[in-house]
Amino acid sequence: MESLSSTLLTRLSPITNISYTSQKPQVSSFIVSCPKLNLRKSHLAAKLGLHIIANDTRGFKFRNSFQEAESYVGSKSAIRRKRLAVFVSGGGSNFRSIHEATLGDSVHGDVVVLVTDKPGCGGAEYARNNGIPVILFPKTKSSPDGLSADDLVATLRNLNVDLVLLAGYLKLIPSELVQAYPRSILNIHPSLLPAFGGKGFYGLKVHRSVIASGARYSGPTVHFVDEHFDTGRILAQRVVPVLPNDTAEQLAARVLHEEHEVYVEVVSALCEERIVWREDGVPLIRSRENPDEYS
Ligand SMILES: Nc1nc2c(c(=O)[nH]1)N[C@@H](CN(C=O)c1ccc(C(=O)N[C@@H](CCC(=O)O)C(=O)O)cc1)CN2
Ligand SMILES: NCC(=O)N[C@@H]1O[C@H](COP(=O)([O-])[O-])[C@@H](O)[C@H]1O
Repeated sequence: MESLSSTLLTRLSPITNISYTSQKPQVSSFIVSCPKLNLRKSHLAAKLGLHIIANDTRGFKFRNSFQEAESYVGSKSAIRRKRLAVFVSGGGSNFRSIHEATLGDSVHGDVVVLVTDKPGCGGAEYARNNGIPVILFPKTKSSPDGLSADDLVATLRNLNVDLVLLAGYLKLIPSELVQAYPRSILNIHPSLLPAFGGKGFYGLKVHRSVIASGARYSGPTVHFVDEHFDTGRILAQRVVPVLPNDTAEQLAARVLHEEHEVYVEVVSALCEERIVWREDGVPLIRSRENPDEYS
């Protein structure tokens, strides 16, 4: 505890002074500078047993366990690896790039299950070839072996899934799942939301609409998932040009290249618990290299 607090004080001084109001070796918290954010300092400080002596205008971030706090200031090794469920309906190139990142060092998590509505799709085949269990969802007349929403939630819980990643999954995620995994389900969409999103906007249909609109820029959006198609909070975007003679396939390939990079970056941040929720509900990503920077 002592080494942690001295590390933190060294890091923070002279921005903010903190002191512990009681000796609680199992609970620790700390303050970091957080430019332009307006988080509820007093509420969180009280909850965590922290007393803020001198308030800084720049806000703060906290962790609610000693282990997590240590990992924040030091290495990510103290953060538990996250257990990921990936949902796909198609070729699964985003799934593949995320899976490969988990096998390397760039994502602090493991894909423990693949969920699909199309058991013959490329993503499901890749999962089977890599020893990842495949679950069919939803249950329909044509897929009677599929799980119901309640059974899906129970199965993901039994597998201790922490995070759900939609990667080209084309069915609506039911409210049972959205509510069971608050702030823990991500989707990647191939346009700059809120433009060209919603029901009917998927795959090449999105790119055709972008080209027909005359938009000069497009790019993928990673967003949290709520009960509706493509309306959840935006977490990250990348921009690519729409060229004068683009076909939908050419634009799709340019956007997909960015998807593979941005989705891995975002999943990496989520697994390392580097998402901060601004007071107005907008999620931000804290930079690993410079914890004072957010995007
Ligand atoms: N609750 C949510 N579920 C899903 C979301 C979401 O944001 N919230 N995102 C989608 C993915 N998506 C775009 O990102 C998307 C996928 C599919 C459709 C669509 O119109 N689908 C057709 C069926 C297509 C098919 O089965 O071949 C339809 O529902 O009629 C729109 C947006 C994943 N789920
Ligand atoms: N609205 C959802 C949607 O259109 N998703 C898109 O489907 C493709 C899946 O490719 P992948 O199977 O190769 O990852 C991706 O471009 C993804 O953004």
